[in-house]
Amino acid sequence: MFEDINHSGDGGLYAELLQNRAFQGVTPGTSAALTAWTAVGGGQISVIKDSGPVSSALPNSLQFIVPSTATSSVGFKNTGYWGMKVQQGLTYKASFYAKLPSASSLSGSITVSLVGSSGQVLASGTISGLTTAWKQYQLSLTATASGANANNAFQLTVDGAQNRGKTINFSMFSLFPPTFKNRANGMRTDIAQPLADIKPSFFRFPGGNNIEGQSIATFWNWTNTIGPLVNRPGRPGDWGYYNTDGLGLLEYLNFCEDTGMEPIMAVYAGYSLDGSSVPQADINKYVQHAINQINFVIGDASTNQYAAMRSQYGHPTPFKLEYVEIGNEDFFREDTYQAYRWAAFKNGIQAAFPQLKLISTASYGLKLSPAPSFIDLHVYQTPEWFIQNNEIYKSRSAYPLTGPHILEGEFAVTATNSSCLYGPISCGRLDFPSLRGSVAEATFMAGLERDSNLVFGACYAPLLQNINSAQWTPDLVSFDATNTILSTSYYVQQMFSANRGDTILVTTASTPQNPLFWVVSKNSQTKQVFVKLTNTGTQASALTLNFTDLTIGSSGQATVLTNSNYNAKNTPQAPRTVVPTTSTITAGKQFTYNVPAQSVVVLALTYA
Ligand SMILES: O=S(=O)(O)O[C@H]1C[C@H](O)[C@@H](O)[C@@H]1CO
Repeated sequence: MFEDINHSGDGGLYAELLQNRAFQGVTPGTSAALTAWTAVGGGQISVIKDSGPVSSALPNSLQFIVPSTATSSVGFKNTGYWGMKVQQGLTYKASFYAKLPSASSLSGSITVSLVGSSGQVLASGTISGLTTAWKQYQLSLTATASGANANNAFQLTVDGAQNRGKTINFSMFSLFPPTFKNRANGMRTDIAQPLADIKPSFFRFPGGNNIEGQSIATFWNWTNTIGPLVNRPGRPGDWGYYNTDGLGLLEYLNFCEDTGMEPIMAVYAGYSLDGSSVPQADINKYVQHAINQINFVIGDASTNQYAAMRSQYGHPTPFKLEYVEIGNEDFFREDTYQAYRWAAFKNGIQAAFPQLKLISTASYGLKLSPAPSFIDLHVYQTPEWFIQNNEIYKSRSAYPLTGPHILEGEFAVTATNSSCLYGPISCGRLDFPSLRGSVAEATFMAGLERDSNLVFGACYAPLLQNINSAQWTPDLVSFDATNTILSTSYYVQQMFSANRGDTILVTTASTPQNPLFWVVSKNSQTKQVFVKLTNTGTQASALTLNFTDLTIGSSGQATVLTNSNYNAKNTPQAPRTVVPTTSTITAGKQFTYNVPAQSVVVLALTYA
C-alpha cells in the first residue's frame, strides 16, 4: 500500500534528488520559499512570482543576482532531501529552465556541479546560450568521486567578476540518479529493489488519506499528475508537505509493470479530510473524472482521449487493472457514502467498465445499495490483538462468502498499549517494527491465508518513511539519503509473499494452537508445499508434521526470523539486528520440526 506519507514519494521512492525543485506551493519572498536552496559565494537568490513564468503550472521562479562587487564564482546550491547520495561512476541527469529577464547576455557559461560537504567537486559540466526566453538546459554529470557522506549538493555558479549585477531567472530544476529499470522520471533503486524483492502481487495507491485532500479543492486530481513536469502544479499533500506530483499516475503504473504488481487504484469519492462531502448535485462530475482516470489506465487509445494521453506519454497498450477502490476510509462519512456517493461511483463506473471489481471503503455490514462485492478493511492494533484475532474472518455467519470479499488494505502493529494505538512513542507507539509485533502480524496473516476464500488481498501500511520527516511510525521500510533499513515486518511480508501457494491445505492439529500458529499451502505449478509457522511464545516448541495425502521430498528449506530479544528492532543505528536465516532441513511424509521461540518460520518443501 503506497501513499506519499513520511516523504515516501517526494524525498523517497521518487528518485528526484532536489527538494523544492520548482518552488511549488511556496510564498515568494519568504525564507521558507528557499527551502533546500542556499547562496554560494555571495550570490543573491530569492523566489519571485514571475511576471513571465515558465508555465502557468509553475508561477514562481528563482531569481539569481550577481552582486555588483563580485570578484569570484558566485551562485547557489540545493542540498536535496536532508542530503543526497553521490556515487563515483554514476551519471546524474540534471536539467533546469533559465532565462535572462531583461535584455542582457551572460559572459561565459554556467558551471553545473555536484559538490561534496567540504566543497570538493564530484562532477561538473557547463551550459551556455541563455536568452531572454525560457529554455530547458540538460546535461549529464558523471561523478568522478563519491561524496564522503550524504551532505552533497547540486550547484550552479557563474564568473562573478564578469557578470556583476546580472540577473538570471530559473525554474523546474531536476537531478536524477540512475533509476530502477532506467525509467525516466523513475524510482530510487535502493528502495524500489527491496519492494520488488517482496514479490508483491498488487500495489494499492495513491492513498490512504493522500487521495482525499484536506479539502475538496485539493483532492488528488490525477490530471495534474501526468504529462511534462513543467506542467504539473503539485498540490498540498495530506501529510503536512507539498507534493510535487512528479510521481504521478503514469509513474505509479509503470512501477507496477516494472515489478509485476497489479494496481489496486483508488479514485477520489467526494469525501475530504476536513469532513466535507461533494454535494449530491455535483457528484456526477467526479464520477466522470474517475471514469476518465480509469480510461487513462485501460481505455482504447484510438477512441478515448484519456487513453490517447497514455499512448502519447509512452504506453499505447492498456495496463492491467482489475480492482478500483471507491475512496479511502469513507467510514468517516458513511452518511453521504450510503446516501449517494457509493451508488454514484459504483453504478457509474460499473456501467462503463462491467469487468472491474469495485471496492467499498465503508464499514463492513453498512447497508449499501448496490451491495458491495469487495471491501477494504483496516486495522492498527497491538501484538495481542493480532494474535487473538487471527481467526477473525473464519466465521461464515459473521463473514458469509456471499458477502463482500475482503482486502485487508492497511494493517500493522502500531503500539504495545491498546489505549494508545496512535499516540506518541512515550505511551507505547512503535518507532520501528519490533520482532514481537512482526510475529503477531505473521500470526494474523496466517489466518488471512487460511481464509483466503474470503480475503483476496492484504498489505501492511504505511510502506515507507524518510527518517528525517516521518508523520507516522512504524513503517515497513525506513531510509535516509544514503541508507535503507528493512524492518522485521518487511521480512515477514517478504517471507509470506515470496512463498505463495495457490491452494490451502487443511490441517488437523495434534497440538493446541496457541502459542503455535500456522497455515499450509501448496503451489501446484512449482510442486511446493509451504508451511508458514509462528511461535508467539518464549519457548521453542517441537511440531510433528504428517502429510497423509502428499509425498513430500526428504529435504526442505527453513527460513527463520527470530531473536532472543522479543522486542528487537532493525533501526538506523542497527539495521540488521534481525534478519532471516535459511537452512536445509530433513523433511518427508512425517517429520518433526523444532519451532524456535518468538519466531516466524517458512518451511519450503517439495511434493511429488
Ligand atoms: O490518520 S489515519 O486516518 O489513521 O491515517 C491512516 C489511515 C489512512 O487510510 C492512511 O492514510 C493512514 C496511515 O496509513
